[in-house]
Amino acid sequence: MKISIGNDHAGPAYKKAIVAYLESKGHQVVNYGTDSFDSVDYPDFGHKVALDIENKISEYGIVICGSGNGIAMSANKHQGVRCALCWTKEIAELSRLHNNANIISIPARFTSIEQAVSMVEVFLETVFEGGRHATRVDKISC
Ligand SMILES: O=C(CO)[C@H](O)[C@H](O)[C@H](O)COP(=O)(O)O
Repeated sequence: MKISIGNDHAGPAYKKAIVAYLESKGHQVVNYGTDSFDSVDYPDFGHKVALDIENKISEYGIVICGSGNGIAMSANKHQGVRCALCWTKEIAELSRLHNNANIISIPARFTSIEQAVSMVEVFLETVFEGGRHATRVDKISC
């Protein structure tokens, strides 16, 4: 799969581990940075990932900032994007099963790297249930 990833200065170490995991599974990764710990603005990276989903360039996206909120808010401004802030494997799984999320947002300052990789793993492996959840997901767009 093609997967786009972007983060602010809270996320380079998390991103590095996630990219290594994704590449070990044979995924193609589009990395929008930042790869440095110098302070940057999370919307600059969240929008790039979200545009790849909106334009159907990538199937899934991963965004990372300190709390996960700011970069998720930025991504969710885009058409067709359903970016889910996830802090446990179960929430990540539900974001796919029930919400058909196409971007996962990771709160780097409130989770471990190991947990972040586990959440990405379950996010990518879980299939949307459809049915009643499809009716609800269709109502998200306005
Ligand atoms: O968590 C974030 C946005 O939701 C970002 O990672 C910011 O870094 C956070 O707002 C804290 O800012 P700081 O410049 O790293 O202190």
